[in-house]
Amino acid sequence: MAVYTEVADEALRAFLAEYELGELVAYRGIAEGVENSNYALRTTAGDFILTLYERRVDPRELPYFLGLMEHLAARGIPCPTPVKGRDGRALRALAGRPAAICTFLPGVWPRRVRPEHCAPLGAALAALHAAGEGFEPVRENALGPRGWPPLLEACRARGDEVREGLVAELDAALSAILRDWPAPGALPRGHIHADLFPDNVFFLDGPDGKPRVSGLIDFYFACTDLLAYDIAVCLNAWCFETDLSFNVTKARALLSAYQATRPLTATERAALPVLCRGAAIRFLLTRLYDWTHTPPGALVTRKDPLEYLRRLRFHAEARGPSAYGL
Ligand SMILES: Nc1ncnc2c1ncn2[C@@H]1O[C@H](COP(=O)(O)OP(=O)(O)OP(=O)(O)O)[C@@H](O)[C@H]1O
Ligand SMILES: N[C@@H](CCO)C(=O)O
Repeated sequence: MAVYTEVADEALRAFLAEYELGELVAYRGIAEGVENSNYALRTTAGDFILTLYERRVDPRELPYFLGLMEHLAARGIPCPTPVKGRDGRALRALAGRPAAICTFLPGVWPRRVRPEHCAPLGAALAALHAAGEGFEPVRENALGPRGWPPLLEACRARGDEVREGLVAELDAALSAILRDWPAPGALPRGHIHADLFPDNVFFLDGPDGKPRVSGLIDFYFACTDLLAYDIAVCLNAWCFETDLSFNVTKARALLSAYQATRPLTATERAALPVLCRGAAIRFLLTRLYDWTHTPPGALVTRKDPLEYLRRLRFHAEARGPSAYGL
C-alpha cells in the first residue's frame, strides 16, 4: 500500500485551483510503490499523477528531482513532466506534505521480463544519460559507496536473523568492493536514475508487436554518479531469472542497445563486475535495513534481501566483462 496521506476531496479541489488543469473529474489512490503517496487524477484537461512526498524524501532534494525530470522530458525522454501552477511553481504543499502533479504516462511495467524488453531498456537508459547532459545541479549519490558502510553498521545487530553468517559475508564483500571501486575521475559521470527496476519502466507494443518503452518513472533516487553504475543496477534488476540464474542473452541485448548510443570505454567495461557487485550490495543493504527495521504489522511490503546475496555472489565470480556478454 502506498497511500500514507489521505487527501480530502475539498482540499484537492482547492489545490487544483492553483493550476490550469480544469475541473476534477475523479481521483484514486494508487496502491503500488512504497515510498510516497500517489494518486491518479482525472481532470477535464486529462490524466495526471499527484505525488505527496513522504518522510524518506528530503524536501530540499525535490527541486533536483523535479528539475531533472523537466530537463529530460524537454529532451524527449518519456518521463513524468512536473506540471507548474499559475505561479510557475511545480512544488507545493497538500495535506501537510510537499506535493507535485506530473503528467501521466501510458503503458505497463513488465511483470515478467523477456529478452525483448532488454534492448529497448538499454536504448532508453543511454538516451536518458545523453539527455541529462547540460543539467547543472548536482546530487551526490546518498546510497553510493560512502553510504554503504553506515547501512551495514545499522544492520549489524540483527542482520544474522535473516541468515546466519550474513553480516560477516557482507563485511568481506563490502571491503573488497570498496577496495576495487573505480578511482574518482576514472569513469564518465552524469545524471543517473539509480533505481531503474522493471516496475519503473512502462512498455507499450509497437506496430511491429515488439515492446517499446513508453515511460520511465520514479526519479527519487536519481543522482550524479558513474553512468556505468546505472547499467549495473539494470543488469541486476533485469537480467536474473526468478531462480536467480543470470540470463546472458538479456544482458547482451541491454548492453548492445546501450552501446549503440554510447559505447562503453575500456575502463568502464573492465569495471562492470565491481559496479555490479556494488549495485547488488546497495539493494541488499537497503532491503536488509528495511527487513530489520520495519515493525511487524507495518503495511509496507518488505523485499527479500537474500535475492541480492545470490546476485552479489554471481558478480564476485565474474572473471571480467565477458560474464555479461561483452
Ligand atoms: N507518471 C506516471 N504515469 C503513470 N503512472 C504512474 C506515474 N507515476 C507513478 N505511477 C503509478 O504509480 C505507481 C507508484 O509509483 P512509484 O513507483 O513512483 O511509487 P513510489 O512509492 O514513489 O516508489 P517506489 O517504487 O520507490 O516504491 C507506479 O507503479 C505506477 O502505477
Ligand atoms: N527498487 C528497490 C526498491 C525501491 O527503491 C528494490 O527493489 O529494493
